[in-house]
Amino acid sequence: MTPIISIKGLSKRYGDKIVLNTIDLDVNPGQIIGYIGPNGAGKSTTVKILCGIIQDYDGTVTVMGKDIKDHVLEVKSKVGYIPELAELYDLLTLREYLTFIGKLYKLSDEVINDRTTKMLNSFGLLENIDQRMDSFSKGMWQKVLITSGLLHNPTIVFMDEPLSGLDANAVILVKELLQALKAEGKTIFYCSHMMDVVEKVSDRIILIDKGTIIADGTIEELKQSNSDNLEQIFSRLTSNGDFMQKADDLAAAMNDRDTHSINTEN
Ligand SMILES: Nc1ncnc2c1ncn2[C@@H]1O[C@H](COP(=O)(O)OP(=O)(O)OP(=O)(O)O)[C@@H](O)[C@H]1O
Repeated sequence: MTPIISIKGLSKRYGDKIVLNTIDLDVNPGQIIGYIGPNGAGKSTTVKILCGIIQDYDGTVTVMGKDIKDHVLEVKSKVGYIPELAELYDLLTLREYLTFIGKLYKLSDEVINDRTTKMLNSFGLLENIDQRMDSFSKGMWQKVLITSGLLHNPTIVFMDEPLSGLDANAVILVKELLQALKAEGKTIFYCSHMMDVVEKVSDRIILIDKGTIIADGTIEELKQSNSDNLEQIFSRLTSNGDFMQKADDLAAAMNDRDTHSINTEN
């Protein structure tokens, strides 16, 4: 099978700091890839490179058979990016914003209107379509990000912590959405810290730490080393696990500060 994403020797540094260290990775089409790793591991950086947002890197990245560096606009037109955080134009109404996004992708007014109505209806946001987005809650913003990332019907969907701020019903909806997109043959590259969800939805899980892939396989393959669930595998591979001690240290640090402020007042 020809991979839909092919990464060879991908490295990225910011100044002296190596953020991605000669990553090799092929992704087959039609799969949900769970891309996990500790804070600062390099997940968002990988996704931004794969979407054509970051272009100064070493190595070769091919998406749908095209080298991103040579075909960035073509690749951008076929991938959807749902970022963890985004600067939305919050003085626009929801309708104005999604129309603007649709126009960027050269969709007709009719298609924009039709898709927007259906997608917002599914997310329970249709009644808010003519509201300015500066009044939206965090979860509403997240639903807008998901809608705008999918509006142009991308072949590959990159999601960076898409469940952030969503209520329990919306989480169920997005999990079902992942399966529905997969059933349509789309490839989904899903970054998250929610291990239970990643474990359930992913066909393949890739664990990155300090810019290097340290585990890669199905959940069954990753479990072969006797761990019970993905959270335990994650902790074993990426930390020394002394969480109780660290929590005690954190709590103690606040006590020290109180003592200090009392002392300085005296
Ligand atoms: N624009 C930037 N300038 C300098 N360093 C950056 C920049 N963007 C990211 N980094 C650094 O690159 C490293 C990887 O960041 P990245 O956002 O890819 O991590 P992540 O795995 O997505 O983390 P998280 O789970 O916290 O979102 C971090 O050390 C981060 O500080």
